[in-house]
Amino acid sequence: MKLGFIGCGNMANAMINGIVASQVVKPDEIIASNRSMPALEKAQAAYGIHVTQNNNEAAEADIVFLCVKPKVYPEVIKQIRDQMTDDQIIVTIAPGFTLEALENAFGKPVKLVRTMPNTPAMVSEGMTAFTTNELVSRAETEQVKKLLNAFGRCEEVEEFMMDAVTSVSGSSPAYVYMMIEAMADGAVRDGMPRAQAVRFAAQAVLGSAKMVLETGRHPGELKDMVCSPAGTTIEAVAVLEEKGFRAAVLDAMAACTKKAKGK
Ligand SMILES: NC(=O)C1=CN([C@@H]2O[C@H](COP(=O)(O)OP(=O)(O)OC[C@H]3O[C@@H](n4cnc5c(N)ncnc54)[C@H](O)[C@@H]3O)[C@@H](O)[C@H]2O)C=CC1
Ligand SMILES: O=C(O)[C@@H]1CCC=N1
Repeated sequence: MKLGFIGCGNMANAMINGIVASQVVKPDEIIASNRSMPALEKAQAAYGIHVTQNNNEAAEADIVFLCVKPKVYPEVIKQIRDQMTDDQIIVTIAPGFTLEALENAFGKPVKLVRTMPNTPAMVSEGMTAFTTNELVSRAETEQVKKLLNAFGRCEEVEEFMMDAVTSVSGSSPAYVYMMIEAMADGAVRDGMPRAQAVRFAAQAVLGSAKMVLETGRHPGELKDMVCSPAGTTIEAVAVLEEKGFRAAVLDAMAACTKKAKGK
């Protein structure tokens, strides 16, 4: 099975890294294309994959990942659509491009897997949602799932959920990094050295996320376990409530979902 990646930036590197490390596909079977050469030289040195500046070469693979920015999608689809056959699978990772819009852009029946990954894929802790068009068989879906699982977890969702996914896992690492940065600022203000503060904040977030996933307990219950009566935590929680922490997160996510829909 040959894989092609068109656009060799953050997300393509994250996915290639996981796929090569987990040995799902050999580096020799992977080709990446990019407009500029330095990104390709870096990927070739890091993973031992084939590289090219010609997108049409990468588009010859059995499974072709479109890893360019959304505004470049129309240009790349136009460039490769004539050569695409109904044996190949095209995987998209950009927000807002519905299966219907993609089918129209290709202008002929093609197998499509629409996904929304995230950058924690770089450390094999990605969360990817995917949905397929009806031309993709169950066996092919399983094949793609194996690839997506190589850089974290993946789940199939109904297409209407893809915009919500963009907000809850595609973009959310940015909000979490803001939270970690702010927590580290708080600790620095209290006298902790910056590097140590970042380490403590990040490990607390990692551990909290693991608690949610591994205990299966409701996040509210886990929060209650931290809040001792008349203790320190409830003081912080009260300030977060007063400042509209939850409402800010909800509003931020609504803005993100709206933008994803409008792409
Ligand atoms: N960065 C993120 O957190 C996430 C990004 N995505 C989606 O992934 C896609 C890629 O995003 P990133 O990897 O962050 O962007 P990036 O900017 O790191 O990578 C895009 C790459 O495409 C190359 N490129 C530009 N025009 C090209 C062309 N015509 N032909 C071939 N290569 C070309 C660029 O040189 C660059 O290396 C976007 O559609 C984005 O919406 C999805 C989920 C998360
Ligand atoms: O900001 C963006 O548009 C992309 C999609 C999800 C994460 N980054």
